[in-house]
Amino acid sequence: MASKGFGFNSSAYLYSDDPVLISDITSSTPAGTAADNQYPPLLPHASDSQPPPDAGTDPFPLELPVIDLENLDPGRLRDACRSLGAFRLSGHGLQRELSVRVREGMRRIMDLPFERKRDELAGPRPGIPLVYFWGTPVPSLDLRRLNWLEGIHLPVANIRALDFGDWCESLGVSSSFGALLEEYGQHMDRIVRTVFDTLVADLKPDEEPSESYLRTADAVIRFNRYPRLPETQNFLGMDPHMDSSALSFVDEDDVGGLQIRHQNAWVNTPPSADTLLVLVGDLMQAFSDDEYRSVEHRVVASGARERCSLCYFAYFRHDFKIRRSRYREFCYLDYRAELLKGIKTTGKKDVLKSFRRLA
Ligand SMILES: O=C(O)CCC(=O)C(=O)O
Ligand SMILES: [Fe+2]
Repeated sequence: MASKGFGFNSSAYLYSDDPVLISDITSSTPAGTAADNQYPPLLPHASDSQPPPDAGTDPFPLELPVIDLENLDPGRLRDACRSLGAFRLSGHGLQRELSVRVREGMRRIMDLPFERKRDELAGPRPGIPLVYFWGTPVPSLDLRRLNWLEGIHLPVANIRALDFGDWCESLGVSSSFGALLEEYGQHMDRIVRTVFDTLVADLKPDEEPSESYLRTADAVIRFNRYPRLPETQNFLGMDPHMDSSALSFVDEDDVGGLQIRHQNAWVNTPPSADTLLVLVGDLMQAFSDDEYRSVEHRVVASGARERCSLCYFAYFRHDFKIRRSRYREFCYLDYRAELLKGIKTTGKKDVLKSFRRLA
């Protein structure tokens, strides 16, 4: 799908599992150095603009609990997931240099001219390991609203399967970016599993924490870029939403703008160097039978500086059946189908609600 201008690329996420082949990549145009034409033409009509909820208020900052992965305190981890559904993770062993280099690599792809990204990278295509989107990273969000961002959606499975390094070279990005991403993915996998297993052990499920709960190949890396928001525009960087993941890990720059919903108000979560922001997603809430809270969050785009974030979404194996007392049995594939249904009808979806048993 190649739409003109600022658009909604609803396929970006839904078809991320489709098998794709590297052989179709033929383009040899070098990657652009940063240039003005890299951005989507962000020219929405004023009438399209609705004030974001709570616009004009200045949310107070909330210092999130910092959980040290090196000296993991299961009680603190559990409390953070119960009360806020969010925390900062330190002591994670992910070298800052590695995450900076991964962000730089993503950035180089993002710096390609917009037309090229739209025509060659938007929508799932054979041979293309990632999907470029702009306007909103649907389907998690309300499609009727424009979001002030563009992004790259990369299923982890595609890094190896599609020889990401070779593909990068065809874009003019160093082929070593593939190896770098693999290394990043391995670190993230280690981090995810440690946090996940600790949370699951604390739930004392009937079954032992099992490898089959999580599947590395089902994880997704997403790079989001929120261009500077002109004063005349009134859009959110990303609309309020809950993640569908089990756990989401946000590796952000120092611009800030991510807010979480806490006690019926939006609160800022100021960036803190060398920590990852961890968010509990819908699947984890259901798996915990509502012990842990899938946290609503949004991103406010800055008028002063553009924000970039690198997110790692960890999923249960897609066919893993969640069986809990408050929910009827479902797996991620059921969740995704429900999400798609909601998007087609109302454009908005509280997916978990549709699996909750009536009291
Ligand atoms: O970009 C961010 O900081 C958060 C992004 C996010 O919430 C998402 O991609 O689901
Ligand atoms: Fe999110």
